[in-house]
Amino acid sequence: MASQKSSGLFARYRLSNPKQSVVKNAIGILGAANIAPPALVAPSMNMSSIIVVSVAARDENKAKAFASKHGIPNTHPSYDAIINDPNIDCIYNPLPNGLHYEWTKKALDAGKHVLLEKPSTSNAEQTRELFAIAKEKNLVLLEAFHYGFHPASTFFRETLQKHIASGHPLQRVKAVMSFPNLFPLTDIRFNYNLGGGITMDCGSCTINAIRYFTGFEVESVEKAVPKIVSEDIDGRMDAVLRLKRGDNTFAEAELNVSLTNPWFSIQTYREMMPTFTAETDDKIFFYHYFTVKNKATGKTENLPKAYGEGYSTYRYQLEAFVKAVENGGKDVESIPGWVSGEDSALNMTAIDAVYKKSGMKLRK
Ligand SMILES: NC(=O)C1=CN([C@@H]2O[C@H](COP(=O)(O)OP(=O)(O)OC[C@H]3O[C@@H](n4cnc5c(N)ncnc54)[C@H](OP(=O)(O)O)[C@@H]3O)[C@@H](O)[C@H]2O)C=CC1
Ligand SMILES: O=C1OC[C@@H](O)[C@H](O)[C@H]1O
Repeated sequence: MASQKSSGLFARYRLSNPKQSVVKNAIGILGAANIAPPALVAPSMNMSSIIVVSVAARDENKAKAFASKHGIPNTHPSYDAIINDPNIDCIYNPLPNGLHYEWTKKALDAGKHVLLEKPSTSNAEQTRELFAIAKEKNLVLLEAFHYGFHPASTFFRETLQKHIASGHPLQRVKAVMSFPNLFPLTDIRFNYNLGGGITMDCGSCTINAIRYFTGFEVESVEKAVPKIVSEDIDGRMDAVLRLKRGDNTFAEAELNVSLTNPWFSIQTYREMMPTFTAETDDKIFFYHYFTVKNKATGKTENLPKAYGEGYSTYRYQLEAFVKAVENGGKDVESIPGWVSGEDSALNMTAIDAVYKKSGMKLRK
């Protein structure tokens, strides 16, 4: 239970238990989006450092129904109204991809920290612009690649990268993410004007996973074959990326993402993340079962699991975001799994490159 500390509808909240009188950061949501309850509302309920104070929707009745269903104390009549509420510190932006740039820019201009759903914008140019604004204003802007914050991910990344650094070159990587026939053709994912397309959707996660786990960057796109399912929309993309690291070592990554084809296994985890396999000269690493297979002997080794206390990936992400806000955006690099502005820009650059190679238009 939270009680208000000072005047103003959305003034910072304090826990009602005086022994835990911790000032909470107030966050508001743009849109009654499906992803908001698992990614923000649920984890915030177990945190004393942040409270979801309001949701705004294009139709305030929708916002009210959403607020009542998810235990959010208030609503705002429009996105502008929530962004400009002086008692709100942070904004969560889970709007369709094509609206990420516009509304995140407005939120930053209004002095709010922003937790921004992936992909950060519609193209690399927009992403660079947003992060430049955040930097100039000393605001936290985080692209929500939630799975990277989980200790299981940081453990996997460290294990893989240590192995590569110990003289076993990375050879091939494969990242797969698929939600076959889960979304209707009316979904935001199938609308070019809203920044749709599978490369934007699951592609942003798989490209991020490839870069995050390996520490390699995408140097070029060798192949990108889309399956066009509606105007300018890729329902599936199969791509081959050439990866490069600072020490001039190279590897190849295969990317298979799909919203339409049922032959990839559907993700069944509560938290959605790509399946990922990395092959070095001697071993194959499988995320997220923490299994390493010796190529010569075929022997598999199960690594100890490094899960936290049952936290979801979204909970770790939210804790990282709050920590960054409370540190005034300083030392974010020391937060495990942090996605920097440069990182987000490189991810969008790779998405743009896949679209270019496939002969499709960049998103706008
Ligand atoms: N991190 C993760 O695990 C996941 C991230 N995502 C990302 O979150 C974002 C939202 O995805 P999801 O929750 O599935 O989407 P939804 O369609 O459920 O929500 C999008 C919201 O955008 C608002 N909106 C504003 N303008 C439009 C418009 N013209 N057409 C449609 N909606 C509009 C709607 O809000 P209103 O209530 O105002 O009508 C709607 O609630 C995407 O960027 C997606 O990539 C999605 C799933 C998982
Ligand atoms: O994590 C995800 O799961 C569902 C996808 O369609 C979504 O947008 C993606 O990021």
